[in-house]
Amino acid sequence: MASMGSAPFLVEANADFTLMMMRNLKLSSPKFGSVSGSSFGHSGARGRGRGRVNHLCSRGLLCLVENNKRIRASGMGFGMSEESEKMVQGTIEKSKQVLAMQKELLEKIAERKELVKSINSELSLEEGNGISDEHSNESLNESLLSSVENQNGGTVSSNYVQSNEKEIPDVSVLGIDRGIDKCEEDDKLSLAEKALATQYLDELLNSNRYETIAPDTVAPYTEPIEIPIGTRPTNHIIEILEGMSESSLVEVANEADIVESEGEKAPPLAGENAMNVILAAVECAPWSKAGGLGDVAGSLPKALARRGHRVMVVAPRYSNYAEAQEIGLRKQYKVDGQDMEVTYYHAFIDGVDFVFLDSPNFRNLQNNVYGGNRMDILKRMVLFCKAAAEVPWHVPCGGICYGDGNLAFIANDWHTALLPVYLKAYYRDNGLMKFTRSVLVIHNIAHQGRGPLDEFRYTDLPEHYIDLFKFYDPVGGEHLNIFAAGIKAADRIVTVSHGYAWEIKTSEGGWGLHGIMNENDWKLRGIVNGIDTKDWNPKFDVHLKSDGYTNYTIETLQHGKRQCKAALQRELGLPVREDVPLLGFIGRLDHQKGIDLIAEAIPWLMGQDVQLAMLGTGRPDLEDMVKQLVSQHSDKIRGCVGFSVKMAHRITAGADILLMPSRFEPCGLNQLYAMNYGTIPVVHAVGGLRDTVTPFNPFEESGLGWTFDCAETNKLINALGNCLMTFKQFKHSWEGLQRRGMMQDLSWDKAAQQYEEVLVAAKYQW
Ligand SMILES: Nc1ncnc2c1ncn2[C@@H]1O[C@H](COP(=O)(O)OP(=O)(O)O[C@H]2O[C@H](CO)[C@@H](O)[C@H](O)[C@H]2O)[C@@H](O)[C@H]1O
Repeated sequence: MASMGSAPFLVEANADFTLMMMRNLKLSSPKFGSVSGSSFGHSGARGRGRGRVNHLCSRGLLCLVENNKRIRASGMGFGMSEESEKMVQGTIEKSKQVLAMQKELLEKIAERKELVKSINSELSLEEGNGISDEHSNESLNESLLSSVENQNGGTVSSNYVQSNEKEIPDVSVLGIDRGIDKCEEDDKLSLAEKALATQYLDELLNSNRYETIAPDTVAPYTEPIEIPIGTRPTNHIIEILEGMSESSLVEVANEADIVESEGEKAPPLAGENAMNVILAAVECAPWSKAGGLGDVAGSLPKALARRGHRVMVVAPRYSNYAEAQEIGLRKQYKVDGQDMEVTYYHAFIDGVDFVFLDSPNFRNLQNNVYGGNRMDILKRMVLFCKAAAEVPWHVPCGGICYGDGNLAFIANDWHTALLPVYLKAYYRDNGLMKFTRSVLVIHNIAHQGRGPLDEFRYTDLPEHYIDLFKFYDPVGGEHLNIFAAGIKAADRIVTVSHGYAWEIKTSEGGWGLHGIMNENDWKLRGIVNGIDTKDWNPKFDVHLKSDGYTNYTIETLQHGKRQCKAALQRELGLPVREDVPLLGFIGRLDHQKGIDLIAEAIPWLMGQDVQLAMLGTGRPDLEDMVKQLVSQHSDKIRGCVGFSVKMAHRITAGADILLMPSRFEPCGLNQLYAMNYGTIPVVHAVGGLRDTVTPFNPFEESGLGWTFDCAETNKLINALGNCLMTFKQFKHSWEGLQRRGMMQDLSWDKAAQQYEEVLVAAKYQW
């Protein structure tokens, strides 16, 4: 470990001098204007360029001013010692190398852009000839699944391979005469076959969704510039080099976005607030997803990158991910006294570095991210957090590590709550990572990583840290609470709605941690989640391109939704009727989601002319309950017990109404997706549901859905009764509700700006 004494101070001053030299070289960036002049002040920087100059320095303005003082104080000024001159020369050489690399990178991107353009124009020519991309994908899709089907003696529902909507499959062929559709049938496939099919499908779908710029196809892997661990000055130089190339990096990010989302308005840039951000999560869609956390980890980082931050996601690698390339780096971390090796994979997608950590501990958990006993899970989380904390030192992204200055980690839920603790105990307490901050996001405070106190030894922390973890409550007695420790250690805390930020400070909503939340209220903020407006958009949705479904927009809503509804009814084997309200439920089968309230409302509901489609997996008793409901009311109810992203999208598009009677809901994403698809939510007004679903007001023709104020069956029935009446009798009001829902800006851009404010607040927190 390098000392933090006077030598580094000198080099730090040299780094600033290098910055000045670079300015003399009249660096210019087309995006941020030119940066010229030899002054240390701001006069040489114009317009947006000014923000970038500040950003070159790890702590922005503050640092620039501080370092000016230091240079004067150390007498460096314009006269340099021979040694200093050598160092500056060395730095300039390195910067030249980096610039050359960046140039090469940009050239390759330009080439790829040309390639994409020519492919697009070829495709549009082909479309003119009646051969669309969509169709070719579909037929590939079809033949792939047909082959899986054949290997299994036709056990896979034929409508999964159905692309011709005129061929309505026989219900018994679909296996839905029992009411339980193909999610269960899927289980009959062998694991290997499933993996093969999933891999092919993923590739197929991701080729539609992502412009992947894998590092080995863009720039050859280059040895990272050596960063002696813990030496701040070197990192400082790296930051300057990064700063020089940052405009190019932002351009790279924007290039990807341009290909992806033509016509979408870019959000304002972060300017001088631009930071290095690393989001660590144990789920990340589309590679791994058990619930909403996966969606957030897959999409919030892209929104931050669009604002000009350098953003990385670190997640475990549970299986082979086609997009990610191994980077040839291995590290070992101790878990329970054993050395565990971690291998690193990298992909650069939509302006974000995705770094996947591979270890035997993570493998084959693709569909069971939280699987195993408590000890298995704890050891996985310890390994993940230990390795994630050092990713900015070791993992070169585009050739250059993030470094630990101007850096903030975003940890998520209890699984990564050890990360803020490790940052403090391993590094900050030892004078390392002094400028690295952590933000902990609470997606669900009900899960806390509780265990007996003696499990503290697995965390590998100094003994006195046990106080952070030790927690007493009447339910658990004295125990180890990982979430509690993370909440105390993090520099800032975010939770996913304003309502939930309030609820977790109450004894009803804090699940025992309300006292700690109140004590840490000063650093808590509620930020409502956004949605990925490419994945969850009826205009682009890849799951609506076959089997009779169709993409639609607010302009084509009535026709498009009608078609999707008919396709869903057909797919599920329900009578195809436009006039019957089709209700949907999607979610983990858990006490939280209130599925039992729906079950209690079934006797009333079955007396109405309705259809109900349910999709969920979770507690075995609740899964059985769903199966039972389906078998009792097979003319009106269909259930899919399993996890199917495709089915989730199709229910969201095809249903008229989405039920979310959650007992508590930190934010909830399904109601946001529903509104974006013109599907009307009926929700318990709690947490994020209350924040996002304003109740329908028939007098003013305002509002977005129906809410009820207490998680009770009669309240649900009351709200749903009004909703059904409006659907049947007040078509104009119904269309108004749909249109208002679809017209909202539900994108991540607004939330990303608020996250940025939190990150900046953390940055200046000492
Ligand atoms: N069987 C199934 N098949 C396919 N897809 C399925 C599925 N069951 C659920 N999903 C999908 O998983 C996601 C669930 O999102 P929620 O916000 O409801 O999640 P969850 O309670 O897991 O997350 C927690 O974190 C999120 C993110 O912050 C908060 O919104 C939320 O309130 C909090 O409880 C949605 O994308 C949904 O479509």
